[in-house]
Amino acid sequence: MNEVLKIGLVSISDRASSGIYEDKGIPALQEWLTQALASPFEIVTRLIADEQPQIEATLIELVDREKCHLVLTTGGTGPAKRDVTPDATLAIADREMPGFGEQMRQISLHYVPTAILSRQVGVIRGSCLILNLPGQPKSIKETLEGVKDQDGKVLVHGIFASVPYCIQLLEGPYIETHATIVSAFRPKSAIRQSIE
Ligand SMILES: Nc1ncnc2c1ncn2[C@@H]1O[C@H](COP(=O)(O)OP(=O)(O)OP(=O)(O)O)[C@@H](O)[C@H]1O
Ligand SMILES: Nc1nc2c(c(=O)[nH]1)N[C@H]1C(S)=C(S)[C@@H](COP(=O)(O)O)O[C@H]1N2
Repeated sequence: MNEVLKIGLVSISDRASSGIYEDKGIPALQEWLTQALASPFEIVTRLIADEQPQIEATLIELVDREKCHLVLTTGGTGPAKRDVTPDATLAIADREMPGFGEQMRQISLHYVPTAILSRQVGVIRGSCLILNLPGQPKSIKETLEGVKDQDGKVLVHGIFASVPYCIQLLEGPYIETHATIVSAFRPKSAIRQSIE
């Protein structure tokens, strides 16, 4: 039987974690995943401050103890002094996946000229894929889903199109998505027929 996909969601924000404003990162991630994923999944969430040791410890815990297949972070990717999410992610990584950061900046340039200010990275630790998303809650849908025209035709692929195959290559569960939100791309030889 296919193992259930486990996803860690980490919102990294000084103000949301101290209650100055309500965290919109985790709800936005949860809402998008609920719309996009056709396969069952479970979620573990954490809301923490922009402190590198705390971010590193949280990522290690979600991967090594909670056994997440995928971890999505939001916030702390910019150039400000307290933006340290990419630094923490790289510090606990086994391997970097540079395509994810490159593609997210490409996508985001269609929405904001300051997209190049995000230092977001994608990495692998063990068998888990970890991806940094920017802190602006609307950037979650933008980067995961990509750019579409008025008829829903994809103009620039969202990064989530590549996530199911990446997790398959890491020997995690087989993930299916709703094509109206995002189509999961795989080579023909890697596609499995869904069992009803
Ligand atoms: N978790 C969040 N919930 C709601 N809005 C957020 C959140 N994180 C960021 N934002 C919004 O996106 C903007 C850019 O995010 P960024 O990660 O740079 O935050 P910041 O300015 O470092 O502040 P903080 O860490 O206190 O959220 C913030 O100024 C805020 O308006
Ligand atoms: N899709 C998208 N990407 C985006 C943005 C956005 O609003 N939408 N904001 C940019 C801005 S203004 C900054 S400073 C960087 C870093 O944001 P962070 O520190 O919130 O992670 O992400 C950039 N990437």
